Amino acid sequence: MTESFPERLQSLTAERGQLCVGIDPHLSVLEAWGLPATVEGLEKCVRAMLDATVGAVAVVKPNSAAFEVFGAAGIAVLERAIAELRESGVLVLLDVKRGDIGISMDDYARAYLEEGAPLSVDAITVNPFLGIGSLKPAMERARDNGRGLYVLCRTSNPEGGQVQTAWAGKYSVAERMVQEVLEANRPDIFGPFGLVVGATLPELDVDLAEFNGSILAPGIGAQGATLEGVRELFGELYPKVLPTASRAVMQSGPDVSALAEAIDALRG
Ligand SMILES: O=c1ccn([C@@H]2O[C@H](COP(=O)(O)O)[C@@H](O)[C@H]2O)c(=O)[nH]1
Repeated sequence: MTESFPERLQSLTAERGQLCVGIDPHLSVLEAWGLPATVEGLEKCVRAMLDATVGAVAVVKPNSAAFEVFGAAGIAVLERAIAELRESGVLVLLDVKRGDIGISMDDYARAYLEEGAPLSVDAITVNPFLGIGSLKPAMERARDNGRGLYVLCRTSNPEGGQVQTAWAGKYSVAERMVQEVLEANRPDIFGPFGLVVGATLPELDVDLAEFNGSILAPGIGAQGATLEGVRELFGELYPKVLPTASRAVMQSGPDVSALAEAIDALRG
């Protein structure tokens, strides 16, 4: 891989826009699409999402949990979807929220951030709850292999603030994450380590003015946020933001052209 993750991200979003489409084949989606809650149902749902997103958006974000529900057969569907998306040139951000101590974090990093690994993707979401230092093996592999990480910082769920806005010395926990990830990105102007900051926040309670990476903003649609709201929330930081929607798109399925229209409508 010749270009780094931020380089690939910047060139593809310049061409296709910043909207990141989530693939969340939750059982409720399968049911709404008239599909059985089986691996066959999962495969059909994912097939339609691939047909609607390949060539249309810069970044696709499958959520690993929806595939893990089906065990090894579900993971195999995820593996094939990742391969197809990456071969077509779409960036894959796997939402898997990993976080562990050294050796185990290193295994996660090898699973997702190493070229040739079955589940190798462009970027993953990671959980800094064991301390930002515990993410070091993933940071090293991401940098060495031209991949990216999105560190959970101010998540879109209403419970997130309980921990994330708690005071940790001079800063809130979330502010501390911003500082740590900003430092890890240096000396890059736009580094491989991003943050997750929910689109649903009523106001931005972390200072991102100096932040030198990509910002994933989930919560458009089903969780109540709007694209206009995201522009307002992030203001001049908006060019760094990937607004993200899953169910807001998937509710238009299973028809592929209806899914494509939903993506176009959201893209504005
Ligand atoms: O703070 C976060 C982090 C991750 N997510 C994930 O994004 C999608 C949201 O799905 P929608 O259907 O667009 O609500 C889902 O995979 C979450 O696990 C998040 O929502 N908030």
